Amino acid sequence: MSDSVEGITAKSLAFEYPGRVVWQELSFTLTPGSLAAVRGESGSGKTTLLQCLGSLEQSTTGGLCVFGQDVGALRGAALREFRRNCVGFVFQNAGLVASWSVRKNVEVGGYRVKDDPERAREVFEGFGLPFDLLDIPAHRLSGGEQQRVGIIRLALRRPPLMLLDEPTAALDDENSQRVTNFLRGHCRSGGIALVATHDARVVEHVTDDISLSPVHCGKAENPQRDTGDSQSCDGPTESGTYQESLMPRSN
Ligand SMILES: Nc1ncnc2c1ncn2[C@@H]1O[C@H](COP(=O)(O)OP(=O)(O)OP(=O)(O)O)[C@@H](O)[C@H]1O
Repeated sequence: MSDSVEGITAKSLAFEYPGRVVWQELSFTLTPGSLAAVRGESGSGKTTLLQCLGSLEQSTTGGLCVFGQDVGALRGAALREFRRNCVGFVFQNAGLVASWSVRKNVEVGGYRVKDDPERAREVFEGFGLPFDLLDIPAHRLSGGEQQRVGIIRLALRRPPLMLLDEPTAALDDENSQRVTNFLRGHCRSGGIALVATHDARVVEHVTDDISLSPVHCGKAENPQRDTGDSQSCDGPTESGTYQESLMPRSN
């Protein structure tokens, strides 16, 4: 199986809202193990790029291949399966529903705490939060605690592709370190993580850098990994078609 089937290939991607080009000519390749920073000034389209990678938005033109799947072409059951098994988000400001309990928030997406409460306890404690927070409403948590619950939700599911939008913005050094340790561990075990961030505490650990330029024209910078010879989702692979070699990993 080639790297491009196991990883991510973006070729000449562009995204525009009516009358507004967010980025264009954006190309990059990420292989399993990549921990990538997505950087650019406010409004340069970092969140939009994460949303495209996670199939919540669709690029206007170009090719985006994630784990051998043409993300823009996914529909129906295949799209639901991609979202359920392949990808997970930490949204800006944690993305919790304030009136829901912490438990209900972490169970969004199908994970059930009661299926393995010991593991859930370990994950909570690993991010410095007591397990008995589970049954209190999210709005009673501090901003940093909410941010960690958003990351715990991702850690409990462990999707192979993790997309995080400013995940350490509200965190002190100790908790920021917990998050980077978690992401590095995920990538060491073959996962991929993209983090929209300018936080130097995270950036010092990344393996790849995707820069979105201030003139709304994207340029990927990952010289160590973008070999330029990866295949697009349209082309055949060594083992046949991309459709024959779909990767969804069961973590
Ligand atoms: N639904 C929409 N319709 C039109 N324009 C939009 C829409 N959503 C976002 N935009 C615009 O797209 C651009 C990129 O937004 P995006 O949130 O991806 O940027 P960002 O780099 O993540 O910004 P920030 O760092 O401030 O979070 C912004 O100019 C934004 O105003």
